[in-house]
Amino acid sequence: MIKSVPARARRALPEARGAVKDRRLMTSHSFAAHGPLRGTIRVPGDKSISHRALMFAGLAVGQSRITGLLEGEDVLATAAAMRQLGASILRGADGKWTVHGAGVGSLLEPKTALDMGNSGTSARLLMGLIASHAITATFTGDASLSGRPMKRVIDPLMQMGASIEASPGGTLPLMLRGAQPAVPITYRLPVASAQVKSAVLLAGLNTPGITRVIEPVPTRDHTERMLTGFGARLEVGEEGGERIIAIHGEADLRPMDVTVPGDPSSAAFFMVAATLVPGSDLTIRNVGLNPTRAGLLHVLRQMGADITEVDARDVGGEPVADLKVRHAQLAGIDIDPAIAPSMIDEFPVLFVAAALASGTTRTTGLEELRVKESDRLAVMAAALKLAGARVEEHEDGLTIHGTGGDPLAGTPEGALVATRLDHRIAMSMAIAGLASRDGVRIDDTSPINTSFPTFMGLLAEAGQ
Ligand SMILES: O=C(O)C1=C[C@@H](OP(=O)(O)O)[C@@H](O)[C@H](O)C1
Ligand SMILES: C=C(OP(=O)(O)O)C(=O)O
Repeated sequence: MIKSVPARARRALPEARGAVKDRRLMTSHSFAAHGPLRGTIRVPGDKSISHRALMFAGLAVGQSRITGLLEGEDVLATAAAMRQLGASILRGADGKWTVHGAGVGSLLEPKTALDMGNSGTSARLLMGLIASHAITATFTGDASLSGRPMKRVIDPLMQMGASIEASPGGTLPLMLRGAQPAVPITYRLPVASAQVKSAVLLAGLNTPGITRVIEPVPTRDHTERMLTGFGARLEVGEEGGERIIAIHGEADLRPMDVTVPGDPSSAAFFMVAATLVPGSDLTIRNVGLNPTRAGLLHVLRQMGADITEVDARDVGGEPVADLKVRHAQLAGIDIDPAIAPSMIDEFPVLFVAAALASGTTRTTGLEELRVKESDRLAVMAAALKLAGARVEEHEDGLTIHGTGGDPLAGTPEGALVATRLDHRIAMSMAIAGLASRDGVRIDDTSPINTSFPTFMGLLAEAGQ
């Protein structure tokens, strides 16, 4: 895997390896049943769109403004990296962000390692961006990210000409030297991954000719939508049931103002909480409902949830609505694996919903969950069992026998749910706590800040 890596950059690597530390305060917290969730809340901006807004604005020459940016740790890691690459990024006192981009082809070589923290999206998309620039960058991350597979982006980026030296197993820390000019490729995605798709398309931005990605299974399409808005030439077609996305290289991006819709992956926790807790009637404002992200809404409705869309509208080129969620008794179902990419981050909280449903819920085709911030099949199976749920773990999914609406019972006194540096595990098990007899104690709430810093406040607000 090693191609000629400059000596200066090679020297940086062992040092970077030593820097993989987790400095968070670990704060345990107990979540217990409280009253119904009522009133109106607003979830923060979409994480996927926020990352892309900073990256694309950071490549556009001129001033872009971003409203509603998610100020979670993952997105802040992207902001810091884009600054290291030459973009000017400022947050105004009004909470709006102003970006002056460096220009496609003009990224600067970062002077220190790019610390991606816990964020797979930052790491994989930025690797793509840098792969077609004549600069070298070292990527580091926390213990969770340093265990996640990067070969899925290393392979296509090396085909395009980048040199990449990764840690054993194809993980971070890694060092990437971009190629300028890079070579355009046609790449069929071996896994359904918007991050891999986006990494190749972003590398294609500064590559002469046309770079194509073939997507057998559609994944979130924010990159395609937003790059078009920023002025890139991008064509999306279909052949034999596969999506083909073609990007014309050596693009000039023009600045634009972006309004980020609310994150459906964050709304998911409140959709499930209000469904599970009797007496709830909660409105979640401004939820992004891009069809490539709305799988959980369909699945919950199939299970019997009472969720209505109010005031459907368009925000920044994305469909958005307010969701009115009332308590309902759910029934277990077999979930079609074809819907998985459109709710890939929502499975942990769906498992909680299934644990309270009547009957059995079966999920399959979810191998990708094993390589997220944690192994979400194993970690959720263990966590739910600890909370008193009946769960069987399989290679590619979980089978969950629900309580029929009775609170989860059985958490041994003092038992701590291990969240494994995974924000979605922490928040899902917080929701399980609301539907439990004795409460659920999780070992660490700090990972929640990666994607949903206002989670605890909103939970308290909705429960009053
Ligand atoms: O492109 C993105 O913004 C994301 C894609 C998904 O990852 P994969 O591409 O690995 O499925 C998702 O899990 C992640 O939270 C965000
Ligand atoms: C998988 C996730 O994010 P990332 O891959 O960006 O770390 C997530 O937010 O659930």
